[in-house]
Amino acid sequence: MASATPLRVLFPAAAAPARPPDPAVSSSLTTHRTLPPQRNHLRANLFTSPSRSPKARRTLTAAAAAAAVGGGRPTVLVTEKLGPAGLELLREFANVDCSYELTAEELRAKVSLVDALVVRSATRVTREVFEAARGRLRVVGRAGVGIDNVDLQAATEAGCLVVNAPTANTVAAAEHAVALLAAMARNVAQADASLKAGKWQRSKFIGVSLVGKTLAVMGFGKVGSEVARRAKGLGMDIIAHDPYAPVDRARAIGVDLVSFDEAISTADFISLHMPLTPSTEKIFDDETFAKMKQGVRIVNVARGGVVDEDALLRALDNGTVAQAALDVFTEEPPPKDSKLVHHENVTVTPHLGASTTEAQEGVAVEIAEAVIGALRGDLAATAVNAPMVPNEVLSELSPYVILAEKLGRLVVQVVSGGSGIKRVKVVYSSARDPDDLDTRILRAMVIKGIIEPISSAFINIVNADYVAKQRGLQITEERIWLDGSPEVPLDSIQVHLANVESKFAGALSDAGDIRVEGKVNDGTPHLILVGSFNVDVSLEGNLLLCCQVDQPGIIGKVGSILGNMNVNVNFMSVGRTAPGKEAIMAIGVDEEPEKESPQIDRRNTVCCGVCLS
Ligand SMILES: NC(=O)c1ccc[n+]([C@@H]2O[C@H](COP(=O)([O-])OP(=O)(O)OC[C@H]3O[C@@H](n4cnc5c(N)ncnc54)[C@H](O)[C@@H]3O)[C@@H](O)[C@H]2O)c1
Ligand SMILES: O=C(O)[C@H](O)COP(=O)(O)O
Repeated sequence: MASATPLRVLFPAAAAPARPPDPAVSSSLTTHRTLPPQRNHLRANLFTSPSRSPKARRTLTAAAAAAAVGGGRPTVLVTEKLGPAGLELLREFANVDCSYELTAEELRAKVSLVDALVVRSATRVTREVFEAARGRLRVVGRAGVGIDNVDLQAATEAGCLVVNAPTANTVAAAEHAVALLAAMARNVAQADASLKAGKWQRSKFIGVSLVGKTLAVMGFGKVGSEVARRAKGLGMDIIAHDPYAPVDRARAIGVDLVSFDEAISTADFISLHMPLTPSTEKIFDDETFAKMKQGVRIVNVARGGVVDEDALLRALDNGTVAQAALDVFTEEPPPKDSKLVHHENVTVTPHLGASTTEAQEGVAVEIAEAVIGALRGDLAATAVNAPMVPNEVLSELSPYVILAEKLGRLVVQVVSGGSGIKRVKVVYSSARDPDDLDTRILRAMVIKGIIEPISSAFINIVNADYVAKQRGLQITEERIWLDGSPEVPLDSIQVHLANVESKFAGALSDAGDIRVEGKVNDGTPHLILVGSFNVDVSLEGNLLLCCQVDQPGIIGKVGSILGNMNVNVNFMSVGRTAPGKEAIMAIGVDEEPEKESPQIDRRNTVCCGVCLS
């Protein structure tokens, strides 16, 4: 098994490395600026926040930015009330700016000064906010479940991690749904208001019973399933609709999963628990209300936007919907003169689903821990726009993560010609069952390794796939199943570039692709194949690749040329097709040779050298 060191991925400990200018993929790469052979550096950069503005990047590396705002500590902006325990945790780690009820303009002005932003449902974290952050904002923490107020696409493009607190308010939301269900059925709110207005209207507020009635739970996730459990205890029959919920989980608590139409047409009560997404927006419209049982009662503690509120009003007015209980609204707060809010058959609460002391404490701690973890560089388990990879998987993959980036960096440096890189194939050789090998991070790191040296983009695990797509890079992955120990996650990683020319003839495989392969030996990344040549050389530090015709004296010749340049060779590996035929040398060097130096013999004995980091 690989080392159990947790993989730190987000917050660079040091300033980001100087970027080369933005050459075309095909530009000459005879020698390449090397980066220090620092593993931590690579780890830190796995999740380094990108910036669209090179200037912002130069001036706002994490360490520099944190230092600029106070003693090297990051700064967290909290824009909505957060439980004290969570704030306390944040304050132990960061400077915390609690600024509530900011206008959009005020938020944009503040966001470029902070490393993390913590919000609830009222703060709209739009594309403009990410743009205004100019690359500094690394994490948005949503203290709650719904992330419909955060522009996830813009966050991803900006390489900003979004984390939420998905579990701590589940029970509170479920309890609120049940409270609204019962209150609606028994007219509690209306009767309360009437009595307080000096009236005694017992016959007006005759309710309906819950026992024996059918409740359709729309969205059988965390809250939906807890509502189902509780409603069962009230003697209701529960059906649920959720296209993605496992049937077994529903069955285990005695709930049948049914189609959308069956759910809405058979239920006496309907409780909404799906997220607001483009596909659920206004899913309850005139057409769906028309399919419901006459006199149905509806509870919504999910999101106002899943209901077409005008259509609901019409359905209430024409009696299709007898009553509704709403905690959430399309616009929050809803307009003061909202007909829906003032409808006599509607019970409303101002988005209180998560508002219990217990839930708010839990959510605050959950989000504080997620944000701190992300700022420290841990991949958050509650990441919304990045692969959620459990810590043990990350630990185990950590040396391969470094290998993947190194191979990406290496392969791009042997490209030449004007066509640019279009197709990348990553091949994983492993004895593991494919389902037990999560390669998303590895793919992201290959992309990072390929794109960063040839562009001004900063790639991290959040935006790797997005940036690759933007640049027209087609990434495919393949597995080679090996008969070995599944204890070791991977035997090797190959990176192939198709349809490109190489300035290093030795890097071309028989199929004409540029191909490199590496593996992890004793925790360090090693290059084991270049083109068709087997080599074995560490990928830590600088690497010089030379193509030659196998003949006596070459190794000594190269060694002495490097010696004359004061470049120390730390090891060397020669791969050849056959004695006296083509060969390559992979040479680990302590210093970076002068730019043109690897072109050491023009009579084609050593035809080309490529210096890599
Ligand atoms: N009112 C509040 O204060 C409050 C509190 C907590 C959660 N919420 C909201 O409740 C909703 C559910 O939260 P959760 O924690 O249970 O989330 P969840 O992700 O655990 O569950 C959502 C479920 O909806 C399902 N779903 C997705 N699309 C669907 C569709 N078209 N039809 C039916 N089901 C669909 C998903 O498969 C998932 O099982 C979210 O919108 C969340 O924002 C509101
Ligand atoms: O999605 C959620 O978690 C709830 O809607 C709670 O939102 P809030 O944090 O604004 O109360």
